[in-house]
Amino acid sequence: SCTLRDSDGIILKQMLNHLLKILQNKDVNGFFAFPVTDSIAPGYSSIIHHPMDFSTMAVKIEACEYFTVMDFKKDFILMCNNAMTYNRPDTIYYKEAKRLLHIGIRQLSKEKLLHLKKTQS
Ligand SMILES: COc1ccc(OC)c(-c2cc(C(C)=O)n3cccnc23)c1
Repeated sequence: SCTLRDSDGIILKQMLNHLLKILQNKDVNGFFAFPVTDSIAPGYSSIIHHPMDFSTMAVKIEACEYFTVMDFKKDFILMCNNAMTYNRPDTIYYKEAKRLLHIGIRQLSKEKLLHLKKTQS
């Protein structure tokens, strides 16, 4: 469990796991479920220097590496931007990343998070 034993640490963990599940459910093809390898995407590791994917985010939640929802949101945006950097706009990966990004920005908006905080507390 978290190094932060206070109740906030647990509540944040519950909230981030809830948000991860909502966002990951939108990735119907699983393109963002695991790290992109150079074998499926030639030259990926020399183009993308800060890779990110949902499985890595799940590990970071468990290891208490996110202190705020904004830290979590930054990794989500990084993941989508990586896909929109490496892939051309006419590819399914670029299009899926753009769609996921818009859904995520809405789900992680201040209003939504305030509502979630109210329902969680
Ligand atoms: C076609 O099946 C899969 C399965 C898993 C993938 O990433 C985990 C991907 C994949 C995911 C990506 C991304 C996210 O850029 N990608 C880019 C080029 C070629 N493949 C991918 C594709």
